Amino acid sequence: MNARKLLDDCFLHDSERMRHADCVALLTSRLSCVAAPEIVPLGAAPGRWLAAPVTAPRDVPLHRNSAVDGYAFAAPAPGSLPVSARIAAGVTAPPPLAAGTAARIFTGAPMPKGADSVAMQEDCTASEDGTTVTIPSGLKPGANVRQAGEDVAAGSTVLGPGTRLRPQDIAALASFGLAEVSAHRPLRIAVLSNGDELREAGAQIAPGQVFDSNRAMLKALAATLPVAVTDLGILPDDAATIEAAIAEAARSHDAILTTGGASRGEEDHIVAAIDRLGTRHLWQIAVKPGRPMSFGQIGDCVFLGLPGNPVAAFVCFLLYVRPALTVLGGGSYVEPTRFPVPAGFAVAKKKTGRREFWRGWLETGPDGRPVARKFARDGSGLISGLRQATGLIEAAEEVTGVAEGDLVSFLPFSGFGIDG
Ligand SMILES: Nc1nc2c(c(=O)[nH]1)N[C@H]1C(S)=C(S)[C@@H](COP(=O)(O)OP(=O)(O)OC[C@H]3O[C@@H](n4cnc5c(N)ncnc54)[C@H](O)[C@@H]3O)O[C@H]1N2
Ligand code: MOO
Repeated sequence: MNARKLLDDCFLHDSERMRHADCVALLTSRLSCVAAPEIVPLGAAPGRWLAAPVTAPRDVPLHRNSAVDGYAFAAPAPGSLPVSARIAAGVTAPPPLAAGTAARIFTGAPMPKGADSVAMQEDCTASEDGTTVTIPSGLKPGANVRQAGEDVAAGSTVLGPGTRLRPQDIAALASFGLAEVSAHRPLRIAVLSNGDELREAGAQIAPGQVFDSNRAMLKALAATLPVAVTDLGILPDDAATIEAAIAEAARSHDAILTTGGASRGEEDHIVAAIDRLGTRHLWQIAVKPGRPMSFGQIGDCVFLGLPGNPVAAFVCFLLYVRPALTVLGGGSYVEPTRFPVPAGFAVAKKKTGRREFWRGWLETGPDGRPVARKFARDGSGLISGLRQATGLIEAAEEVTGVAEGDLVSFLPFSGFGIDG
């Protein structure tokens, strides 16, 4: 008699599953940009990945100018001076300053030749009719003057390809006079949920059913990246339906994200669908939550199959989908910063061989320094833990437990583009 196969390979030992670092390395090294560059007006550029380096076409500031409202003069200040000119911001070519005089000048106005310093008006005494001014002594030569190119010199490369354009980058581009920029087009992403038990928010629900929270969550997570999302809805646990929907989506999307059906139970059809339609590069990771995650491709479309448990889907998006989409979209992927923080909690026992990501937040400890707190319950279905958390606490493969005061790695959600 044949021995009955007791364990599906869904239940691989952690030692046989891919480790976190290898999984990130696989996704970021084997994928490459598929998003062509396009010219984007500055107003539409925030959050996009830059496609070409940006070099400053001119000095910023363009001209030497006053940093304050006051009086321009040639140092050293000789006390009382006649006021020979008035230079407001917007004047393009002020006449040179007559020797032995001062010019009334305003913030941002170009410095006249012959002047090298500006005294703030609050520190000066002007005659009632404004024709003379007394400049205080002790001002350094060059005081209150902004030099041409002191912010950015013409010709310097300021932003490299792959930069995610932040508000301050947009400010820099605008300060160069650039009205548009070459950025990668948004990725086209399809999102679907799988499971007979799932119901659309707003619909009726019966015991045994669950509202689909993953799709709404994934769409919200996707909105932290420059992607255009197609919502493919909820698919039932039916192999043919799933296969047809995925095959169709793969023809017109750069990536497909699914949640649920990721294991190999009889009702889990996602992995089987990738195997039939394309190539599976990864399935099962030594990470909790997130064990049954899969990664593959169908033609040129990348497939990322996330577990159905909401916490696992969330964590997998941050740790794996985000890097994958960054690389596909033309971004430079940078690992989120891990902050070493003393644990304000204890975990008596942790399995070795797998990495765990706990939901946590920072609090001020008794000595005034931050300590990490952990959401007490680890269940992968508990959205409450995600809500209470402001980041993930990482427990590496070799960690066997955590005692209060041990240093743990804290990864704030802000490092994954989730603010607030
Ligand atoms: N016998 C075993 N059972 C399970 C194992 C295991 O190793 N042995 N692994 C568990 C882990 S870990 C996870 S994660 C889940 C992953 O399973 P699937 O991806 O196949 O997910 P489902 O079975 O479809 O769903 C799991 C859970 O999540 C709920 N769910 C699914 N989709 C959604 C959605 N869109 N919105 C809200 N909730 C959703 C679903 O109802 C289930 O409760 O498997 C464990 N089981
Ligand atoms: O590891 Mo599952 O992915 O815990 O929820």
